Amino acid sequence: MAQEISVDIVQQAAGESSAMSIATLLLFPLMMMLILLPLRYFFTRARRNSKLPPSPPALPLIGHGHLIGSLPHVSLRDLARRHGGEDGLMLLRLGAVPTLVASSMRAAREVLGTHDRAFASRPRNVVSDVLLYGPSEVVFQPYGEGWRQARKLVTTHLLNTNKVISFRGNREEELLSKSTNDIVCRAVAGRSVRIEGRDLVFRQLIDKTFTLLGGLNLDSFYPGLAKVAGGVLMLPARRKAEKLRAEWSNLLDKVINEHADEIASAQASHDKSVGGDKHVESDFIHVLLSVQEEYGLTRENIKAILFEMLGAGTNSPYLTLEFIMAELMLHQDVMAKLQAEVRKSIPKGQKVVHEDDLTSMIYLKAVIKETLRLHPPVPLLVPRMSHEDCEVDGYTIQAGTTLLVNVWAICRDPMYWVAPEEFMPDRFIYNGEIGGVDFRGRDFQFLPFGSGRRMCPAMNYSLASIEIILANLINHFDWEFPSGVDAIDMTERFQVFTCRREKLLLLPSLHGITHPSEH
Ligand code: HEM
Repeated sequence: MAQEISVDIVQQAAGESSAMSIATLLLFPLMMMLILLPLRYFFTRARRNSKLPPSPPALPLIGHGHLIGSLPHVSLRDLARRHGGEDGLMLLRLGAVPTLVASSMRAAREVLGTHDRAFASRPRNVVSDVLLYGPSEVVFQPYGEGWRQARKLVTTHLLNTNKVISFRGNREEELLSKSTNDIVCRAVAGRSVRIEGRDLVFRQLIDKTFTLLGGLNLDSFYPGLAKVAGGVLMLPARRKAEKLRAEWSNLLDKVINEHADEIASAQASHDKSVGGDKHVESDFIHVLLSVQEEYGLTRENIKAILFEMLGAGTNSPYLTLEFIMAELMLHQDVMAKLQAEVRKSIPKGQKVVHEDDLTSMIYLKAVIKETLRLHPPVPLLVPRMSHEDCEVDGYTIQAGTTLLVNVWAICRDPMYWVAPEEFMPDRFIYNGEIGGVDFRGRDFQFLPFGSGRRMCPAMNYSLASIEIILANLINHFDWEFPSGVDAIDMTERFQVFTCRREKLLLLPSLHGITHPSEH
């Protein structure tokens, strides 16, 4: 990581004009001061205040950055075991940024329960500021009125329970095409996402966005240095983000304009249903346009929110489904039990599993729960930031500290789980019902959706999508490895989300139809 950070700085600097190199040279002493001052502050404070959480030994300038490998949740779990306190808290310095790591149920309860308000902000960086116009959406916005309004908007108009039910038609219709991407796109932007191959363009833009957001940027580690000379060192990252934002903007403008035209022509023909809840084709963009005045939304605010719903919305459910299928292939006994449950739960002759059929699929829910325990797609949650000083479990945590909660480590901790590395969906079944530890934010040993004020607002929405897609994949098809493949590599890759390093390739055959080679 140390190497990667320095390479990144060098690459960014090298990408700039020679004028920038001279500026960099002239500003070098100032930069050093900016780096050293926070360090001095950090160390004097540490000496003065014996109540800081424990830390491993640090290096000058990079702090503990060199101790974090390509899978940060794994490195942080190992570091916490060796250097963290018994309470599960550890303080690191990543570059110049103090970072509190919570790796136990008790620590998670402290920071996300007791001190949820103090840690309700998010650290900022140039890339997300540029891409998300401010930021002016939900995930990256600092704690405050702007965030509150944006969150209210998406929870009231896209992700609440009634909406989850009303988008059910979309889910059932889309589920046998390209699944999660289409389900979210369809709920957000209606059928217009399909025109002119836009769904593919959306998918490519989402991939590019996560590559950029997941990159190592100078300002995430040296915020002071990144501000020097008007942020000249951040210019390359800023330009990349602006280019990508222009691509998004181009596409989103077209889609928004089409929706605005639909509303205008519906109004002209006195069809009040477009943009209202009753119209079958009403989607989130119609709704956003109809509440634009009420929430004081600019065109940029609308684009930032759409961008986020399409980006955040497609990745986690899709990654979860991929991990579920991988675990099922590795555990054929679980696959067989799930197939039996799904196939017996739908009326004879019915081809597609409908949402009503899901109620009795207890084992299906347990399989999803167990996969989220072993493979939480956001293993360290989205980083939080304290916006005021606070006392956590007797330690003093200063305002501006980044918080990482290692839910991946907590979900595999033998203190809270029997045989934690085993894939055992039955651990969540009690007397034939789904039960036990839950992931709704109150059981701090199981937080794939986070907890507290900044908890994922799309939990019900995501579960509804995952359940219906999984049930249909299992009902319709029998699954096999492609010829020559007899194992699955479960190695992970981290890039904002945890995903599988290797794409999962499986062969589906229609259930009930014998393969020609078997005749
Ligand atoms: C399996 C699916 C998903 C998982 C596991 C997941 C997980 C998470 C996690 C861990 C957080 C951070 C919580 C925290 O800081 O405490 C989060 C935040 C968020 N998620 Fe999800 N998510 C999923 C699906 C979705 C979908 C489908 C959407 C949108 C359509 C979405 C929208 C958001 C938003 C807007 C936030 C930011 C909330 C805030 O900062 O106030 N998520 N999610």
